[in-house]
Amino acid sequence: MSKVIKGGTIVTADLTYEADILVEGDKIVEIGKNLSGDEVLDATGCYVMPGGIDPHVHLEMPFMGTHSADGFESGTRAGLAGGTTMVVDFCLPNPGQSLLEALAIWQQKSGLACSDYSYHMAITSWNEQVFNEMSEVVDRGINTFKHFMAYKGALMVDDDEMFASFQRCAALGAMPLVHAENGDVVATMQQKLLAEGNNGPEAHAYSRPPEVEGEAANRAVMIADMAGVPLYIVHASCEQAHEAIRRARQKGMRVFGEPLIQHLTLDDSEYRNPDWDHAAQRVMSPPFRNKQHQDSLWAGLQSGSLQVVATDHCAFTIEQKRFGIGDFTKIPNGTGGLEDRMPMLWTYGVRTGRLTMNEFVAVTSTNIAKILNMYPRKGAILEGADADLVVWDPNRSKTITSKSQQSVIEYNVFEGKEVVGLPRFTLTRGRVAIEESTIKTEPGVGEFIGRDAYPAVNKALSQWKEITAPRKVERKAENMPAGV
Ligand SMILES: NC(=O)NCCC(=O)O
Ligand SMILES: [Zn+2]
Repeated sequence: MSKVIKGGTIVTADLTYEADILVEGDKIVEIGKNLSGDEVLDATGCYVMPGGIDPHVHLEMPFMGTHSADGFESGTRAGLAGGTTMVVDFCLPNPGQSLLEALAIWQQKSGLACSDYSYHMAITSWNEQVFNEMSEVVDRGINTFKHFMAYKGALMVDDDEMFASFQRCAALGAMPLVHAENGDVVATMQQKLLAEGNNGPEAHAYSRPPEVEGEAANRAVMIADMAGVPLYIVHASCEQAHEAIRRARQKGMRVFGEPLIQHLTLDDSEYRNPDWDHAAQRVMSPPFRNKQHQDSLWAGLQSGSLQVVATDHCAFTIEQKRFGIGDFTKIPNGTGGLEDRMPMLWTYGVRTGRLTMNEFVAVTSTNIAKILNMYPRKGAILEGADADLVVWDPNRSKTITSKSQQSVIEYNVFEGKEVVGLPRFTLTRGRVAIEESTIKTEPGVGEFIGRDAYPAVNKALSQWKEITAPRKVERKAENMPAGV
């Protein structure tokens, strides 16, 4: 049974044009005028865009003595409701655990996914087994490895471990990701603040100022450069991290930066809210920043020095957040955002003139599909691509509220925000998953998307590193100091 999406304006990262799209099974098979199919989806007055890809989510993540509350079913349903047709989660081995054992656990967890998904693999410790298993992980379609420079005593890896892992990534044609915050400084700041009686959620932000992030971002850039590997910095939240990325790129380094929709639209005043729950619900790392930092992130998206907008969706219930009453370091870090990423970015980006529609598509879908080496299967409107599509109605509006959200938690960090621009239809590999406010998703239809190693950027970088590698100068005896 075929479907035709009719009467809309196609918007890709490069082009805006009028055409219909014919979908057969799970693929786009034709793009053109006056197409017909068994079923017609009316896109009149809408923009038809590649489905969103969120490259940074934590579904059912074991973290800080608990698990994030949304699993693959509610998490991917939330994504689809907001126009996101694929998520990339983090497979997270316990320090010392086999990567392959952790992968088997994640494969189980993702069984009820409503949309396609992929994984990054986290490197939470370093030993010979991890070194060896990284190659098998790459063979199984995971070409990205995440490193936490924060969370000392839990997930954090040290510089020597990171350098070893980055070198291994270079050899395997994979790319390292980093959570860039100086974990040693954060841990000391946390203890100091607690000792001074600063135990509320606002102290979370004081313990992780922008300098702590900027230093770590610069350090990661240097280590990636030494290892000869591209680098992706997740949740870049401030000018200091952006500056590190911008400067590296100006020097020709292959460094990518990802701000979150939360950091673009919510600021640090949230932590000074007199309501403890309100402030604690917004505790995430890095924390929200002030307006100057937000302006820097928007400028990065506009100028191309930042490439991707993600969510780091890692949702905890009110009860879980209250683990930290009396000690902010015990508040589970993370917020939701999957359902709201695209409507919020459209409202605060496209509708304000900060982003063009084509830039919106680039930063929500196409850029990350290219960076993660799954373009044009994902992130494109082309014949042969997966029919992951969103029919975007620029006039549909709603007020965000937890009462009608797909996430299982009881609050929403964007509560009360009015968004204009929402999906009319969301298609995941040809299936209509969302029709206006009606959810038609089916748990379990999502598939794992494997991603090959050696994307073009890795090939180019390893070629350059080979040409510029240190080479011994063979000197004749007559050119050596006498008597040596
Ligand atoms: N970001 C956050 O606070 N929680 C999720 C884990 C991480 O990415 O740091
Ligand atoms: Zn992180």
